[in-house]
Amino acid sequence: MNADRVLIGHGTENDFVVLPDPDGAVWPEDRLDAAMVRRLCERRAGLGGDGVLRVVRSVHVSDAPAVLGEALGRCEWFMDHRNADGSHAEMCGNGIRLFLHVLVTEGLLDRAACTDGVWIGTRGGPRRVGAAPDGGYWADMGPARPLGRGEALLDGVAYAGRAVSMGNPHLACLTDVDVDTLDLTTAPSVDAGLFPEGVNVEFVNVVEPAAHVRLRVSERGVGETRSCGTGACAAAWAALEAGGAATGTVTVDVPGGRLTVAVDATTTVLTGPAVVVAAGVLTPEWLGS
Ligand SMILES: N[C@@H](CCC[C@H](N)C(=O)O)C(=O)O
Repeated sequence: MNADRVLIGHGTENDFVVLPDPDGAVWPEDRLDAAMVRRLCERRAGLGGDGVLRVVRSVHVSDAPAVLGEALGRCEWFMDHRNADGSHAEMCGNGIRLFLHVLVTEGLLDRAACTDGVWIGTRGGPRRVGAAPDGGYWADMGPARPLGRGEALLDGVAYAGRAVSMGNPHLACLTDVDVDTLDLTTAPSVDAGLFPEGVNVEFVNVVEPAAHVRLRVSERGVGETRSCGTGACAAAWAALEAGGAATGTVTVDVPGGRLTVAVDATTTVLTGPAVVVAAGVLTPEWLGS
């Protein structure tokens, strides 16, 4: 494999620079530092992306034993995710589907062997991800963990929200204001005391109670993105709660497409597409500049 091979891919237009690094030899942590992540994600002078996914075996990730604990042994692969600003995130719902798709397209896993799911390590813990019959992927994201109530302030308007952890923090704000009218070029303000590590904020319109929502999202470490898988899970959970239901299946429309979120008494399953757009190599010219 060419050492500096890269892929571009997306899940419902949440796009990523993907770095195949199975043996941890190409992108050691001092090479893939925050500045390199920002350069790769830069949309004009770099490749462009909402984040970076390094596809690496867990044994080559220094913090994998700490974040996976006894699950380390069943997670051969680790989704080393970075936001476009270089920060680490615990979890990424669109990214983890793309991660499995890349393992398949790179010949590292057989899709037919993935229908029952494969354990993937993440900084939010182990997650089971599998190939769906429609060509997409499902990810068992674990249960939504309510963190209380919060508020997002955008353009002088306060939006009440449900704070929810999907491994990473979210504030899902159900609103009657048409989300298409919102200006998300600036991140909404939130209560830093409630979210000491920052937060992803979803603005959510209910299309059909407890069954169908649409959302826009301002992501921690990125800004507005075309989709957020964990945000879709948080929004679905909040919409079910608002509809008086603890379980159900919610269709979530995002600017970049459609996701499905099934919530039961124990967990949350996210289903949607993943696409590899292109593959190539970083040039010595760019790497050396
Ligand atoms: N887009 C992702 C979430 C990526 C991480 C997020 N920005 C954070 O910092 O928590 C998704 O699909 O879940």
